[in-house]
Amino acid sequence: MVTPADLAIKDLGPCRHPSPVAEKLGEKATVYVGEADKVLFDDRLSAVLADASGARPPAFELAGPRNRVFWDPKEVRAGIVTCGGLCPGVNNVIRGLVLTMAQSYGVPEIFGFRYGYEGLVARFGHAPMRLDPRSVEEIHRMGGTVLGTSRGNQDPHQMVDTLEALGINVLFVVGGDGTIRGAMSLVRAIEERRLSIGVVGVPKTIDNDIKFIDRSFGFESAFAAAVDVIRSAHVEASGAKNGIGLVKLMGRHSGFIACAAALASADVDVVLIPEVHAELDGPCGLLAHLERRLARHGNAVIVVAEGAMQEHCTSSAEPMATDLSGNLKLKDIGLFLRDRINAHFRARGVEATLKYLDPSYHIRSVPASPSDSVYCWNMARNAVHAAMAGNTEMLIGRWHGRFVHVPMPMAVRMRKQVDPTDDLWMAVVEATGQPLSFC
Ligand SMILES: Nc1ncnc2c1ncn2[C@@H]1O[C@H](COP(=O)(O)OP(=O)(O)O)[C@@H](O)[C@H]1O
Ligand SMILES: O=P(O)(O)OC[C@H]1O[C@](O)(COP(=O)(O)O)[C@@H](O)[C@@H]1O
Repeated sequence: MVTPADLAIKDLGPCRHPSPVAEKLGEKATVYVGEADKVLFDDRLSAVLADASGARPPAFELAGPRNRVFWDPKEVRAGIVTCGGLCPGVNNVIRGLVLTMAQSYGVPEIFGFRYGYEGLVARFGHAPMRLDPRSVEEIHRMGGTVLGTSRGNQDPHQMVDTLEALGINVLFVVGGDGTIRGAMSLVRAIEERRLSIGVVGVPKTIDNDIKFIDRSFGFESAFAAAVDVIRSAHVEASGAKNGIGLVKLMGRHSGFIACAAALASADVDVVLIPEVHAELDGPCGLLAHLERRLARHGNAVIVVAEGAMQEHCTSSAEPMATDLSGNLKLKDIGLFLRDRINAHFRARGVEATLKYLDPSYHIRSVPASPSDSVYCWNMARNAVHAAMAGNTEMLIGRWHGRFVHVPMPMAVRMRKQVDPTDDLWMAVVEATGQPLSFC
């Protein structure tokens, strides 16, 4: 349950210095900063948190530069760490953080911690990288993260030891819900030692599944790459008698990539996502639907999100393995479907040709698209403005088109998923001609 304390944006203290950004922007800054100091009250937010009894009226502070900053930029030693799975645009975010800190505020020292939270634990021996405008100049042209990343929980006290030893007072964490939870435990350890270290997040999720982020950075670049693969699946399916193209895309718990890629390609006949239950057998099941589709059109393209239909390939007796971060290791739904579909048509004496494409790592390793690049820049610069103003335990969100400050506990309170009764799923159903569900 969210308490009023959870919703409060923690301040490390009163602002102490005039902001160099506000000074530079002069007249315009007065208007812009004035707006940024407003608090966004939003009925839609109240609706999302309707069950959080006892919470004060939910509010998001708008992101942006502040008239006065908490930190004297000359005294800031900043750190950046990137954690969890890769995502297009992480390098753009690193570059944006470094450039805004160095050029807009004149922060002299910026460290990049290597390989996720491991880089904050001395025993791993990953020396931090020095970052400056020159060293990050070209990195946005590459996919991945120049800092490296990792999974695996680390002891928050050992991480704070490193921050203290290096004199870091502002840490930026770029990562998903696991990373944000890790950052929250880091904040607890910082508080226990009564240190003044701000921790600000830039949310990263290729699955687009973090709440209070309309669209996560890299998501669009990733689904654009998926569209190319779907096109290949369509060509393969069209070139064979009873051709079936089966594409597996990322999406552990949320099927946003599968839905967006299917809609963008317009070549998809069936989309399977974790949020919508699907039966294989029976007159309303997937296999019967496929048979009807082949009889009418001679080919079909199926896009399946990796977390879909897990109940079909997982036995309840078998314990699920987890990765280093505690995420469940899913069964390969793509291979399972490939084998079941082939077996089905073989048993019926129908000649069908199925081609299976699994582009998962390909789509997340591409560089950010132009639109994601703009978005990453705005995420990064707003994160720096938030950090310089003395905020901590918050991340930059995007709520109904506005960049806002989201307290970390709120961001991890629930996962964003496709709502099967909402417009996105309706659009998919209309575009593919599939039923609302296969059951
Ligand atoms: N509850 C948690 N407490 C502390 N650290 C966590 C927690 N959950 C995840 N982490 C750490 O955060 C990092 C990234 O988490 P992970 O789940 O792998 O990716 P993501 O941030 O993309 O969700 C990993 O090092 C992981 O061990
Ligand atoms: O194989 P890895 O590196 O564990 O990562 C793969 C997984 O990470 C995810 O992309 C989720 O990561 P995000 O935190 O970026 O949403 C899953 O969809 C995918 O299965």
